[in-house]
Amino acid sequence: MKPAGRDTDDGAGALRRVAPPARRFLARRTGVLARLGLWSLAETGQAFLVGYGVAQAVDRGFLAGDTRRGLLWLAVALVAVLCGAPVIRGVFTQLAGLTEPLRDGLARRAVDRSLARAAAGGSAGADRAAVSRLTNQVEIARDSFAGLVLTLRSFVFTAAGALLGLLSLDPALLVVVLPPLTGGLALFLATLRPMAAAQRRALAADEALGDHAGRSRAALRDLTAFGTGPEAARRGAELVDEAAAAARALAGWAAVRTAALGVAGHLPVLALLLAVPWLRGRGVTAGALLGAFTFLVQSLLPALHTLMTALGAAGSRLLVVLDRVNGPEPAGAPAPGRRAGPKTAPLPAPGASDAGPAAAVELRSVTLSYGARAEPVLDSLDLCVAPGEHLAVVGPSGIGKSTLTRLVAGTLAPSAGEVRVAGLRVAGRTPAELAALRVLVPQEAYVFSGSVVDNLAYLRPDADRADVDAAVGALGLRPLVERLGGLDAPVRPAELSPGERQLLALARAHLSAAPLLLLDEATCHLDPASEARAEEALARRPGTLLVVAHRLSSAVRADRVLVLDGTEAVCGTHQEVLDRSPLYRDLTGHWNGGPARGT
Ligand SMILES: Nc1ncnc2c1ncn2[C@@H]1O[C@H](COP(=O)(O)OP(=O)(O)OP(=O)(O)O)[C@@H](O)[C@H]1O
Repeated sequence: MKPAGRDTDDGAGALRRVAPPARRFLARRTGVLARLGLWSLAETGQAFLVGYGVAQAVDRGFLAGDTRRGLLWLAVALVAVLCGAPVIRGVFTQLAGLTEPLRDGLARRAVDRSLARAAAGGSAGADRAAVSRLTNQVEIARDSFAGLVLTLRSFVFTAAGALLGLLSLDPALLVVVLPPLTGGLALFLATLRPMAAAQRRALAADEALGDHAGRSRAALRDLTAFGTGPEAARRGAELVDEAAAAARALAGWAAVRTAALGVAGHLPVLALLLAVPWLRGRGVTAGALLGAFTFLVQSLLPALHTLMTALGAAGSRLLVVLDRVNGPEPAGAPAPGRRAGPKTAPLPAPGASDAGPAAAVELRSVTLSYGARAEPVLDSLDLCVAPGEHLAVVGPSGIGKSTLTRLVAGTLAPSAGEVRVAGLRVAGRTPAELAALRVLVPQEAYVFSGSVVDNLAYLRPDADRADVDAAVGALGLRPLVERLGGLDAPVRPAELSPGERQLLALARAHLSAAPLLLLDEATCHLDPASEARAEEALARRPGTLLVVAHRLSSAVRADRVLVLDGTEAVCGTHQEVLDRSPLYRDLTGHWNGGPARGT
């Protein structure tokens, strides 16, 4: 899977986007922040007293032979530790004043966006899944934010107390402790950006996989009708691979971050141990050394460890989720207020990077085998269909006619060669992009429970009544629509004949805005007169028509005929292929129920 551009940028881009709303959010809550700061100040005092109390207990008490004073200082340190519980309680009370408004705001925005998408024409099922994913991500954002505020604040105030304590004991202690501490921290900070990018990629891969599974479930009937189940499975497997690769990349950065954590968390203690002789030489007392170790082991390093863990995991997660929930609509999403069809996307502009010659359909040396060792169904096939042309594809059963339509429709990828529609490569296009390029009508027409107009306007939801009415008239559908009770009457697919279902599907294709129609024996249940009327109406429609023909009349009506004959193919007007293709002569003879003849 190729993630969208927005999903591939690094954490700096997300940080830039998230920073302004974050600043506004915090600026509106200065009161809560001030109260949180006051409670946190108590942590500074607590951190200071724990190490300082131990140092004084040793130097002024036990080593000076004054056990009572030593115990008194130890009691001071103990009280400082015990004070931690009410302090944390006060901090949590204030924390709710930050996290709950954040959760409410994000949830509101997530639901607004999903509603806007639904109003813009997305399918209800997909939107329910999107709301569920987004609200789940909002909960992640709230928990991550709470953890981050808690640990960031704790680190800043505890570190201030511990560093103040080290300074008060002896400034030389800072000289030993600060370099490994800041070095480890810097190393850790350097991993944050790639970590955020990996997190973003993992989330995008997860969503793409979820979307694909949801879409495939919804389109199960189409997949079965077109035989594109294996294609969908292959795409699913690609997405699973991408999700696995993204998770591996994320795990790789988590390992680097853990290594940085080890350096920052353990090197200061080691440096202090190694520097003991130098410090003793400078007159640092045993009590000061013990106090320094207490500051490191009891306060500074646990706070640093928690901060790094929280920043590394919750921080990058928060950044990514905030950016996704809060940022603009991802590329490709319908703009609010614009009604988009269920599977359509804007046609890429001609002249885009992969635009080629403007043939309606172009096959360049296309080969298709259904298996690695299978004989190719199509072998190095070249074909060029001009815009507005009407092409009939004929050939014996099992020769590859449906395969050809699926290749052109982009639901099947060629083993070799290239397929272009309207000058654009079809390979790698999303279903929405393909839907904007072509409509494929299979033999088994897809009609769903809904109103007649829902069925007809399915591929062009913005069609007005006049458009729908024109399609109904062109396809000779009026008697059927009247029998059903009008355009707003409900359709019960099981109560329609196969021919009636085909007429509805053909009228739907007529109404669509796609420039190419592919009919794969889509008129096989119609009588010859209805078939002629339908094909002529579809040929008159602006755009190109490619029909897999099953009657001679259908081939004769076309501008050109493509005869598939094993790995051979002959293309020309009806008369030309009659002259050049023995197979076509046989087929027309068979269709006519007698010897072949020209028209
Ligand atoms: N998904 C698939 N996996 C393996 N083989 C397939 C698959 N789909 C089609 N084939 C084989 O490819 C060949 C061409 O099939 P295709 O359906 O394209 O022929 P066709 O000309 O449309 O036939 P018909 O006129 O009977 O519909 C056939 O031998 C068919 O069995």
